[in-house]
Amino acid sequence: MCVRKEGQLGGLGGEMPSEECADRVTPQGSLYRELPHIINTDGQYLFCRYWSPKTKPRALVMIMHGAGEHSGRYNELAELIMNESIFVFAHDHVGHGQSEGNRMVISNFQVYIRDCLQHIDHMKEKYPGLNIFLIGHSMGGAIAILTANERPNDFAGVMLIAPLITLQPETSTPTKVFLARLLNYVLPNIGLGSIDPNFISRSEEEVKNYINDPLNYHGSVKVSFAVQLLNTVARIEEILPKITWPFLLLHGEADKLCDINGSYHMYDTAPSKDRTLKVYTSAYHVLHKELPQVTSEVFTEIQKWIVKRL
Ligand SMILES: O=C1CC[C@@H](CCC(=O)N2CCC(COc3ccc(F)cc3Cl)CC2)N1
Repeated sequence: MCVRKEGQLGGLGGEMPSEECADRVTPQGSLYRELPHIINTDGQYLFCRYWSPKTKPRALVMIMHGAGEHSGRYNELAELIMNESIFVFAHDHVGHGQSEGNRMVISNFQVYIRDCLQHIDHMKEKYPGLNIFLIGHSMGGAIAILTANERPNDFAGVMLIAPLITLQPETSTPTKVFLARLLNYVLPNIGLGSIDPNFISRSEEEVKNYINDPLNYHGSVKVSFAVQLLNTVARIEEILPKITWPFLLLHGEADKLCDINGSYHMYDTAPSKDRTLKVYTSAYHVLHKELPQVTSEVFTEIQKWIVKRL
């Protein structure tokens, strides 16, 4: 619903203001009309970020963030890519950051993919003929895989930073999966536990940044959300053997949030000719916010991988 000021009348003639949602505000209280945004097909306002090069862009890159975080956490990576005369764009997924929607709740995972395709189509209209690359992290990696899978010939490459491809064996035994699905019918909003900030990175500064960032969600993973993730993992398992587009997989060897075996499995199963997997010894989940040495290697790897495929 739209927030309207008390006693606000239409224009002088008494007609109602043209945009019926002139005062739509972000979950943090900012006016969407003063922010870059798109409106998805469910009418939800999604906050967008654009990193526009000074020179004519020679490619497009879309960044898809992970669960419980937001697009602002990709500023450094986006600026690095923008400095290669590439136009970088992103939005906060439904239920995340400065976009609308209950925090980390999604009716169907396909909404994330649908919204990304809408944003991609919008950018292709503005910049026709340019190659488009996707970068996805964690749950955003799953979104990137399923987005590329819907348009197998549309993307010049997909870069995946610790993508969600398979379940952590210890946290999702068949019994727990069965119970989660059963519970979803009776208590979908029950919390299963939240992401342990210490699993984010070995950098204490980055763990602190994650904890103190008000745009991150630190609440519990709801059963209904977990079931959407389970369904997504099952969907990805099915399509891996059909993947032919170029991809770069980057994964921390000590990742406790997204099992590195998912990346090994994708590397071994997808028939793509152009595929690369780089494993970072002892590194945790968020490689782009890991110890400086790892993060700088990751940035360089991504930058080189894109430039080589422009
Ligand atoms: O910078 C940042 C900050 C946050 C992080 C991104 C986090 C992210 O996206 N994750 C990690 C957690 C993972 C939980 O998965 C499940 C949970 C229950 C379940 F029953 C089944 C699954 Cl699969 C989903 C993917 N990166």
